[in-house]
Amino acid sequence: MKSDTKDDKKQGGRRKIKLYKPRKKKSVEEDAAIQYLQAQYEKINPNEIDSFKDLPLSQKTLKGLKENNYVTPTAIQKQAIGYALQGKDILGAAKTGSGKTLAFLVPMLECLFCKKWTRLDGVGALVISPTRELAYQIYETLRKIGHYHDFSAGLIIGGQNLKFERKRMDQMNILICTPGRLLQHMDENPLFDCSHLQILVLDEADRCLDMGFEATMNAIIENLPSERQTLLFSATQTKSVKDLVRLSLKFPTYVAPHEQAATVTPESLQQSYIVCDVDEKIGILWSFIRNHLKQKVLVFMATCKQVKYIYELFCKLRPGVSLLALYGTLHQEKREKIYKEFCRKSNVVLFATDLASRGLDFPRVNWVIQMDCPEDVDTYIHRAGRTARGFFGKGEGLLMLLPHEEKFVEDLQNSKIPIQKIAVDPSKVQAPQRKIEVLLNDGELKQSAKRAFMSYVKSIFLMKNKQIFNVQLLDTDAYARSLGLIIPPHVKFLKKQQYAQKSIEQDQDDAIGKLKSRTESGGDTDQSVSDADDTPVITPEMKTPKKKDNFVKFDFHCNADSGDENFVQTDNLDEDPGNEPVEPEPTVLENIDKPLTNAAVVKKLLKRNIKLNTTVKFTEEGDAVEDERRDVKSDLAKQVLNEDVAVFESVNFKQFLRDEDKCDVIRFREKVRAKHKAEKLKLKNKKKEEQEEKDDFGSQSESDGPDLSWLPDPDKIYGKKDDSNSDVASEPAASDGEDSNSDVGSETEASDSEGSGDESEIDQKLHKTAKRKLVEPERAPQEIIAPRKMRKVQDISASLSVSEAEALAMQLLQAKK
Ligand SMILES: Nc1ncnc2c1ncn2[C@@H]1O[C@H](COP(=O)(O)OP(=O)(O)OP(=O)(O)O)[C@@H](O)[C@H]1O
Repeated sequence: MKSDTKDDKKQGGRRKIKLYKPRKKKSVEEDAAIQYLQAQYEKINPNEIDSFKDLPLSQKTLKGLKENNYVTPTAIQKQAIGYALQGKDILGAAKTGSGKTLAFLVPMLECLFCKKWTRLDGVGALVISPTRELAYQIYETLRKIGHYHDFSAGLIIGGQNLKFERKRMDQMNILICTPGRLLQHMDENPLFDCSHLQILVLDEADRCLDMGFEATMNAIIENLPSERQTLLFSATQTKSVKDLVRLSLKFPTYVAPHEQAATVTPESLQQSYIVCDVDEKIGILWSFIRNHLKQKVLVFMATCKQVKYIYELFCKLRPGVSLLALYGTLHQEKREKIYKEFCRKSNVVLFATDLASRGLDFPRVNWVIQMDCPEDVDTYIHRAGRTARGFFGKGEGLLMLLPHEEKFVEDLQNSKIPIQKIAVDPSKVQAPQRKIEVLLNDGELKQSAKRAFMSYVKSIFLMKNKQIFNVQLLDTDAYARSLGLIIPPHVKFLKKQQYAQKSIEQDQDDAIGKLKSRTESGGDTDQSVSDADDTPVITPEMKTPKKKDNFVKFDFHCNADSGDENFVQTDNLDEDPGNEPVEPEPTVLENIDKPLTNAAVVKKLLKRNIKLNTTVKFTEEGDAVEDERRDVKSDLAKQVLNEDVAVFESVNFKQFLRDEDKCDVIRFREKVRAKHKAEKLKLKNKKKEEQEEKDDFGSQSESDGPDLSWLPDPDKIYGKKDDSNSDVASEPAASDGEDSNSDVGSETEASDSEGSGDESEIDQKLHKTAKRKLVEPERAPQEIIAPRKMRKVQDISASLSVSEAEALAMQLLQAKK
């Protein structure tokens, strides 16, 4: 058998060489052997078969079987292989772990062998499995027993490299696939061709054909040639005529060696169940694991999120044994790794969803625990069948049921499943409740717990069998607490359901009450109905649509986690005495079928005189202060706020909002302006005070200083500056980075104020006025004095005493003469 997966490539060149080995020409002996084998097919008698050798199988297949220690065929193998070799369509049903995989793989190999199938002939056999893990397992078994054949085989499952698969599709003789990925290749891959398909196998056929895969399978079947052999296998086989018609089976042979058996589950499987409250489950599971540390345990739960949470939680609690978790939302590589790890290890606990319930052949599993009641009997059989497999396999199954789920046991017993009730020794149960609560201080774990809670409640809510799965009987608060959640998460849909239920009950009570009162008032009921046209007995509030109205009311109040409101509302309803019908408000009745629009909400608020977005300020004396800016309103808003409700009918809301936006801008500007005025005033006062202080100090210092009036006037040299600019120019920090437009702004602001020089300066500081351009200095005439020379003179004169300076000036004048 040539296989083609990434794993094989990694394993080196040996297989690679074999893959491209030129096909041997079929020898004459081989032809003769095929003819001989085919002649034997008609003579097969299942009762006379003790070993595989007794079946007319090719040497290559027999060698492959022997090498893997398959000597004696199981009951399903004895029967199914014979009929399949004869070319019949088969509906195979046998207990879990009874060897159905070989029952279809052996005839499949023989079929292609007898037809001298080569690589050039393309896809000759197709095996479809509902899960990737099962497909992988079938592929591995095929590789083992088909080792001596020259066929190529491919594993086509989701989560793998599509490109890699795509290129090799035309070289494959046998494909093991999951429905989704197969259809993807059929749709997208031009190299995929199954027009010569000889044999189609559906493992776990009932699952492949059920609702979940219906559309995909229909599309696949449409693409397959109708001339083919079809084999369907499952422990819980479909007998639905519709399914058989879909697959266009031709007079299928029903092979069910265990049909007359006393039980539908393996004899070596010991099954028991316990009844406990929902909040006891985790404690029981924990204690079970702690008491079975040297065993291989598989625990099934209803949802991925539960599996994830319990795995995370138990890992943190450290039970003293390896823990694993397998569920659908895991990455494919992780799924593969976990699957292999669980197969390999012997003391380990695997938490899993129903992903692992069908077909998977985990070796030596000691215990299968079903922590949540399975959806139906078939699911129970497949889950429990993960233990006690093969000829000598032994195992035990434990089912945990809630008190109201105990009815499920009747279904099991009616389906020939021997299960007995056992009780848990309370002294051995140690619920790590306190530890769990402490661990949930970790925000992530808490979120995980919440998700687990929600997913479980939802799963119960969505179950079809309402006799067993009744979400109303589920103590959600206790369940939340057992997960470590002190405050139970708010389950919206549950509250809605309760609300609706109450409402229906109340309506019925209303109707009965009214009917009674009318009957008691002496009139014939029919008469009163016909007489009182305007007050009919069946009033609008009694009609079922009221339920709808309740939902609307509920939705309206339960926005954005306003959980308390919901509870309050629902609780109030609960408190309504059932015997006293509560008259609904007329406004509620009016809106029975109307959606609650924004306009309607506003109308209601206006009617009740509730003003939105209003704040009232009070003075220290307690008088309300009117904010004048609030007067700036668009005409439309004024009309609306004057409670002219009628306006709402004709309001163009877009226009309304645009007008309001404009008014908002005006209001904002005024606010800013007022703030600036206040700050200016403050600065002005401060400046005045400083000036007064300076004046006193300045007069003193001036008299002490040297008289430098003889020096040249700098204004004459640098040019005269505008008064208003002079101060600002000396403050470069305030002017950095602004453009000339800001000047205009500041000037406008200055003109708004009282117009004094001080004020303009304050204004400039306040607005950090833009850099002012220095007035271009009037160029000093060269003949008078050069600026550099002038600076030198100033420097020298500053360092001299008055008499020295006079002397120097005289010298200079004389030199000039
Ligand atoms: N003839 C045989 N001799 C010995 N062991 C066998 C034989 N046939 C099958 N087995 C072993 O029995 C185990 C169960 O086989 P298999 O997985 O095919 O069961 P199954 O009927 O498909 O189970 P399920 O219904 O759960 O899918 C496997 O470990 C397989 O190797």
